Formats: sequence, C-alpha cells, structure tokens
Amino acid sequence: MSDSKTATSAHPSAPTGRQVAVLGGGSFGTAMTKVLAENGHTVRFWMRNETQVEEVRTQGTNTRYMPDVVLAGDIRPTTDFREAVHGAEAIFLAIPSKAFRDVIREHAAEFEDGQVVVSLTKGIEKDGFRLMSEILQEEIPRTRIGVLSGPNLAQEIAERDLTATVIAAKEPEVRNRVQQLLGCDYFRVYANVDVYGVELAGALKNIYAIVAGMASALSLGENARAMLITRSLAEMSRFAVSLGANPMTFMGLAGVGDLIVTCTSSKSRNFRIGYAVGKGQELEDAVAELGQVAEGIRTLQLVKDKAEDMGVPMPLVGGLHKILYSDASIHDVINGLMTAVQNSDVEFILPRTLSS
Ligand SMILES: NC(=O)C1=CN([C@@H]2O[C@H](COP(=O)(O)OP(=O)(O)OC[C@H]3O[C@@H](n4cnc5c(N)ncnc54)[C@H](OP(=O)(O)O)[C@@H]3O)[C@@H](O)[C@H]2O)C=CC1
Ligand SMILES: O=C(CO)COP(=O)(O)O
Repeated sequence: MSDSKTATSAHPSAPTGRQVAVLGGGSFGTAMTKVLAENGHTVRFWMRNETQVEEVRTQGTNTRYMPDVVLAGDIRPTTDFREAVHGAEAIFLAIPSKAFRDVIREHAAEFEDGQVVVSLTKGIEKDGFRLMSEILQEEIPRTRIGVLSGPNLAQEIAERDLTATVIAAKEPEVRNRVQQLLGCDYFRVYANVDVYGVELAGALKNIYAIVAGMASALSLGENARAMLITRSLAEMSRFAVSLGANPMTFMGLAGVGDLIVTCTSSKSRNFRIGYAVGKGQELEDAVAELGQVAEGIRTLQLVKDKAEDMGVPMPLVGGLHKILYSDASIHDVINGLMTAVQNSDVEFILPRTLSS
C-alpha cells in the first residue's frame, strides 16, 4: 500500500437492512466484503479457518491476506456455511477454481431456491473444462446465477481506488440486483449478458499476465509490452470465439480491461509469478513464496490441451507452456514467436495465414 493512502474503512453507509454473503476469506473475498459492508449491507463472511474468523470478528482485520486493511460495518464472519447463506439475497463466491465444485457440492442443500449466486472466481475446472457458472448450474440449478469479472485488483478495491467491474447474467433482475448491492462512488458495475465470454476472459487473461511478468523481468521494452497485450487479446478471443463466446465481450472491461491491468501491474499475482520465473526463480518456489492463488498456472495447462484438441492456434500459450514445463529457454521461445509466419493483425477482418 502506498504511504499516501489508507485502507481503513470509510464510515459505512446507513444500514440498508439487506443481507448478503461472501464465501471465501482470501484477498478478493475480503475486498468484496469491504465494499458490501461499506454500502450498508449486512455481510455474512464465510471462511473455513476459525482463527481467521476470530480475527475478523474481534480486530476487523484479515492479516493473512490483506495486512493493511481494516474492515468496518456489519460484517459477520463465520465458519458455519448454513448460517452464512441462510436468507441472503445474494451470495458472492471467491473460492479458487480448484476447490470450487467441492465446496458447492458439499453445501448444495444449504442454498435456497431462487437465491442469487455470483461467482467471482477466475479459473477453469480440470475435468470437462467447466467454468464456475457451469458448475453452479450443475450443482445448484435452483439458484439464479451470475458472474462478476473485470480489472479488479483486490488491494486497490480495498483502498477504494476507482474501479469498474462487469456483472454478467442472463436474467436482468440478477444484473440489476448486483449493480445495486455493489455500486458506489468508487466501484462501478457494468452489465453484460454474455456470461460465458465474461467468465472465460477472466480466466484466460491470467495466462497472459504470467507472460507479461516474464517480459517485464527481461526488460523487453514498451513496444514489446503493447505487442504482447494486443496479441494476447487476439489469441484469447480466437480461443473464446471457437467455444461460443461473443468476440465483442473482449472489447469490454472483462476482456481488454482485465488484460491490461493484470499484464501491467505487479499487484497481479500471476504477473508476479511470471516476473519471478523471468528472473530465474523455479516455478514451484515462486508459487510457494506467493502464498496466494495464481489461477493462470492451472489454466495454462487446461487451455493448452483444449486448444490442441480443437486445433486453435495459441502460440503464446504454447510458448509459455514450453518455458514452464519443458525447460525451453525463454529467449528461444521469443525468437520462435518473432520469426513465425507473418500474419493477420485482426483476423475478424483479414483471415489468418495458416502456419504449421
Ligand atoms: N485477488 C484478486 O485481486 C482477485 C481475485 N479473483 C479471483 O478470486 C478467486 C479467489 O482469489 P483470492 O481471494 O484472491 O485468493 P487467495 O489466495 O487470496 O485466497 C483463497 C481463499 O480461498 C480459500 N479456500 C481455498 N480452498 C478452500 C476450500 N476448499 N474451502 C474453503 N475455502 C477455501 C482460502 O482459505 P484458506 O486461507 O483457509 O486456505 C482463502 O481464503 C480466484 O479465482 C481469483 O482469480 C478475482 C478478481 C480479483
Ligand atoms: O483478476 C485479477 C485482477 O482483475 C487479479 O489478478 P491476480 O489473480 O493475478 O492477482
């Protein structure tokens, strides 16, 4: 946190009498709890660790994940899942993708019919390449599902830095409710109906943040950074469109917006992993040192396999995979990318030249 800022909570707004739940006590769950509580809502904050619950209850802090942040407002931390979700008009899920289905499945019976359930998670499930909204649809189809994604570094939200996000849901009532609950003078919520595209964009950009962190470690330059971000956008939209997403979603906050922030900020955990590897650290050591989730590592493996199955060219994904898992030299991979067949800029206008 910069010296000029404080992450201490502002005076919460007057109580609204509205009850919501946040599930997952990490960085993002904490940041979203803070926004919701400052907006005057009662927030049941579910996490699995008793000590952490006690700390939030007694100190208003969650030092393991957000050491400089003080929470205020009507926040009710708990390890009791039923107590958290019972009667909540909206439930926000910030559980890493690896554990997402297990948590939902274990507690499926505790969700109520028609409850609004919003995934904040930016990842993909290994088996079957399912996104989190698809898991929700499979496990708790009685609920009304949405996805929140966008350029949303948790630390900045907790510091009340101006931020925008996207709520994607098929039902207008879900979109409107989330806009009302979360929107405030530093957090603006835009709406989209392309749930799959918004969610896939959030997961895919983590891969390119790792690449961008590496490029930064190697001081490749500003032109290189612009090339990388733009070609990442081309690659992720090519992949997403082949799976049925709307390419226009990638022009919005959940697409290019999130890609920019995570590819340019050392506050991004995925960027930091790429930076550490670019400086010569082993991937496993970098992950252990981070101590938080960097979804891009898992997503990289899944997307590489899926793209190969579908025959979708993804040279950046392929190159990063070779560096992380086949001991390829970063410089050889960069050279291979730079000398590949010259190609189309915007393939929705001029089709790509087919390479090998
Ligand atoms: N941080 C950010 O800036 C943003 C994150 N996201 C997304 O939000 C999701 C969560 O990320 P974030 O909060 O940052 O991650 P963190 O690594 O900061 O925290 C992960 C949290 O999930 C909890 N958790 C892990 N496994 C389980 C489980 N089986 N049951 C219950 N709780 C579990 C952890 O609990 P414990 O401490 O007990 O292990 C911890 O509270 C990710 O998909 C991420 O991509 C989205 C936007 C921004
Ligand atoms: O998704 C994020 C910002 O929008 C957070 O990115 P990291 O998970 O890389 O920190």
